Amino acid sequence: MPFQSRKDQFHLPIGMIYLDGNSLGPLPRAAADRVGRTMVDEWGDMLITGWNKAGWMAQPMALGDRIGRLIGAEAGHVTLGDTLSIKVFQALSAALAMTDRKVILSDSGNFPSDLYIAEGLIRAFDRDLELRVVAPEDVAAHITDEVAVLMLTQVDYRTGRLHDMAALTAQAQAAGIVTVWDLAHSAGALAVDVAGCNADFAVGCTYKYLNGGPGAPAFIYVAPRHAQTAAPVLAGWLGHDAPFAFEPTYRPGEGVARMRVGTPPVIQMAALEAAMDVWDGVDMTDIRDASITLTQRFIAGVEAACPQLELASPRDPQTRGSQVSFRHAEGYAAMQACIAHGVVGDFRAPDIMRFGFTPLFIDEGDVDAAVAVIARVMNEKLWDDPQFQARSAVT
Ligand SMILES: Cc1ncc(COP(=O)(O)O)c(C=O)c1O
Ligand SMILES: Nc1c(O)cccc1C(=O)C[C@H](N)C(=O)O
Repeated sequence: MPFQSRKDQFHLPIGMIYLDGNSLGPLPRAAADRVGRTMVDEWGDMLITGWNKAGWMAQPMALGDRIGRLIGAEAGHVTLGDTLSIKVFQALSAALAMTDRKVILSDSGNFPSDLYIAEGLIRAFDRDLELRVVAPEDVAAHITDEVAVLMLTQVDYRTGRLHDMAALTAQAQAAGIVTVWDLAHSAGALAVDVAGCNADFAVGCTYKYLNGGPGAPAFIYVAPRHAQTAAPVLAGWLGHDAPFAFEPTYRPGEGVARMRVGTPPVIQMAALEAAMDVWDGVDMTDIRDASITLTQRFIAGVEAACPQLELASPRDPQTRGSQVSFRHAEGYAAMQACIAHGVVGDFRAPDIMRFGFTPLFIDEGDVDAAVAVIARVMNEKLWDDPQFQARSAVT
C-alpha cells in the first residue's frame, strides 16, 4: 500500500516546502504539549521523584528500543544520550579496544566530526594508530588485514551516496575487522538492518529524519555478541552496573547500558518521545519506496527544467539515500534565493545544493511545487543579488 503522509502531525510553516529534514526535522505537533507536561507535571510537581515516578531514568533504553525497531536492532541493544560526536567516540574507542591492529579505515565522504574524533583518539591512545581516509568508491579495495576498524557513515552527507552496509560489513569481518556505522543520514530514511548486516557498532542522531528537535540525544547500538564485553572509554556513572551504589571504581553496566554516560536530557527526550509516536506503525520499507518515488520525481523535474544544475547524487536510487544534491558554482546564493522563495534546502561547500526528502511530511505535490520554484530561481538568476551572497555563520 502506498505510504500515507503524516503531514498533519507536523507543524510546518505555511508557504514553506521544507526539504531540509535531513539536517533538522520539523516540530511534531504533539511535542510542545508533551514537553510542557514534562516540565510542569513532572519536573514541576514531582521534582526529584520524577526520576523514578515519571520513568526519566528508564527513557534512554525505552526510547532506544523504539529507534531500534527502525534500524533493525535486537530489543534492548540501543541506548540514548549525549551528542552523536560523543557516540562516535564511544563506539570507535570500544571497537579499537577489541583489536591490536593499527589502521582506522574511513572515507572522504564521512562527516568531519567522525574523522576528528578518530584523530583525537589516535592522539589520546598510547598506541601506534593511523587514520586512513580513502575515496568512498575505494573503501572495499582498502579492506586488508592491516585494518583494525572500518568506520563509515552509511549515507554521505553531501552527495547522498549510499554504502552497501551488508556487503562491506561482511567483507570487513571476513578480514577480522570491527565495524562502526554512523547512521545519521539513514535512521528514519532507509530500511536499515543492523542485526541482519551483523554490524558490530552503530550510532546515529535523532534530530534529522527522526524529528527529535535541535539537540536531541544520539543513539548507540552494540551488537549482542559484544554487549557484555565492550569496554567504554567514556565510563560515566550512569553506565556503571550500580550507579546508585556510588562505588569509587567503575564496573560496566548490563549490555549497551554501559554506553550511557551521565544525566539523560529529560526535556529533550520528551520531545523525542512525541516524535517517535509519529513513527508508530510505520514500515521502513514503505518509507524507502516513497522516498525513492519522491527523489526520482525531483531529479527528473529539476533536470528537465534546469540544465545548468549537475546531479551530484548517484542516479541509481538503490545507491542513494533520501537526499538529492546538485552542483552549481553559485550554489550558496542560489540556495539562499530558493529559501527566500519558500523552498528550504541547504548548501554544503564547495558547491552542493542539498535537498532532503522525508515521506512523513513531503509528498509529490511538494516535489512539483519545489521544482517550479527552483526552476524560476535558476533560470531567472534570482540568486544574482547581493542579499543572497552574504554568508551566514551557520548554513
Ligand atoms: C554523519 C554525521 N556524524 C556526526 C555528526 C555530528 O553530530 P552531533 O553534532 O550531534 O555531534 C553529524 C551531524 O552533525 C553527521 O551528519
Ligand atoms: N547538527 C547540526 C547543528 O547543530 C547545526 C547545523 C547543522 C547541523 C547538522 O546536523 C549538520 C549535518 N550533520 C549535515 O549533514 O550537514
